[in-house]
Amino acid sequence: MKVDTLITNIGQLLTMDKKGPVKGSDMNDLTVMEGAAVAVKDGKIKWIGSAEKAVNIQADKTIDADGKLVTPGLVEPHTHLVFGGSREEEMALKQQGVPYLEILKQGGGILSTVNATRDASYNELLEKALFHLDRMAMHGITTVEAKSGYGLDKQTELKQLQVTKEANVKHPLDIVSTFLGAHAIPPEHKEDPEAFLSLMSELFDEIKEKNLAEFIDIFTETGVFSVEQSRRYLKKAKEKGFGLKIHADEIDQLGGTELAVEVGAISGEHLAVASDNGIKQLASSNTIGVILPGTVFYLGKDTYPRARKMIDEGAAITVSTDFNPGSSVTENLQLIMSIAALKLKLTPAEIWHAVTVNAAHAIGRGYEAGTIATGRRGDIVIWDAPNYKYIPYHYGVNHANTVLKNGEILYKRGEIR
Ligand SMILES: N=CN[C@@H](CCC(=O)O)C(=O)O
Ligand SMILES: [Zn+2]
Repeated sequence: MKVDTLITNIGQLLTMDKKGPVKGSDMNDLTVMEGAAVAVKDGKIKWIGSAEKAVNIQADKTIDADGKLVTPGLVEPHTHLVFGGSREEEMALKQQGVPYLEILKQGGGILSTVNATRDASYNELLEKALFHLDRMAMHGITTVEAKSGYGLDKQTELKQLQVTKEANVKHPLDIVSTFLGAHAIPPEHKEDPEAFLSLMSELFDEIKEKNLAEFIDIFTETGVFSVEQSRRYLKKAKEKGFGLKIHADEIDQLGGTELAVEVGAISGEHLAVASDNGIKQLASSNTIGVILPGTVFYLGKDTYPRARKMIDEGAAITVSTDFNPGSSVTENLQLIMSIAALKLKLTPAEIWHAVTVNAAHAIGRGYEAGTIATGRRGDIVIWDAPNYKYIPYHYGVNHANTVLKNGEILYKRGEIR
């Protein structure tokens, strides 16, 4: 057999090759291949087997993994990638204990990034997004979801979505786009959230036509959108053929988790204060819980999402950075894997399912990304780690040694191109 790239002498290989999304106790059932090799041809996985058998394969390029851990590229299922400015000034307010929703109510938080995003040029936003994508790639992410939601007017929301589309063409990472026009109520519509939601839903047809987003998301929260408003808005989106996502039960327990299940959302996201009933419903549904523990950490709170209970009751969950300029400012999903271990009490096997196959399913890429299997994308990471337990254990640093996207080396420790 002749291939483009052969990775051999792999210490541990996680293929994550399971019919997903992987639910409940199956998330703890991990297949680990020792002494393996993987071959890639034309950007796709061509062969997986033992390093001994790989000696018969002719490859243009052979990479010796030197006994290291090899996994699928990480899939990041929830980011707010495209935005203007930054919000380091808010850190002092957070230290003084001013709540996140209070900062928003006073016109700061999301709304301060809205001003910066409206002011930023298309090219400024694009350059900034490409910069953050580079950082994600360095940290082993090969597929990423990106939400709009810092425009809150037609023109700026479309600008953000166009930037996302162009970033997807310009950058090697695959980007899955979500329209989050219903992220906050802008000051000009403060008195009439219904009219604002109508305005945002007027964009659905254009977004569909121009292929600017696959999913519609809404922030269901006190002082933002109610469960009833969210239900109506999401139903409209579903009628137009979009997949649904919800920022649900992040701060106040409004029943957003139950709503995600009711409307058949692909994912309910945050779920930090989901009720017992919400967790039960999630577990018996096809909706995936996208859990964002970095947000709880970064907002200085003590109560983490009950991800342990979600898995124990049978749900499929993922974990994500929630990369954004306000509530979780990091592109490092490995750090979140450590927080998932320490604060959510997930096992290493559950965490690896969360950041690969399940994350891919949560963004509609379950049959392309998040798995090393023949025919899938050659998205592979070689880690400076002897085994899969090591990544959550050694926290706060980048363990990626080599990141391959569609079989091409995208990042190599010590050399970035
Ligand atoms: N909670 C709503 N949206 C984002 C935060 C956005 C921001 O603070 O800029 C989140 O997922 O955490
Ligand atoms: Zn978010």
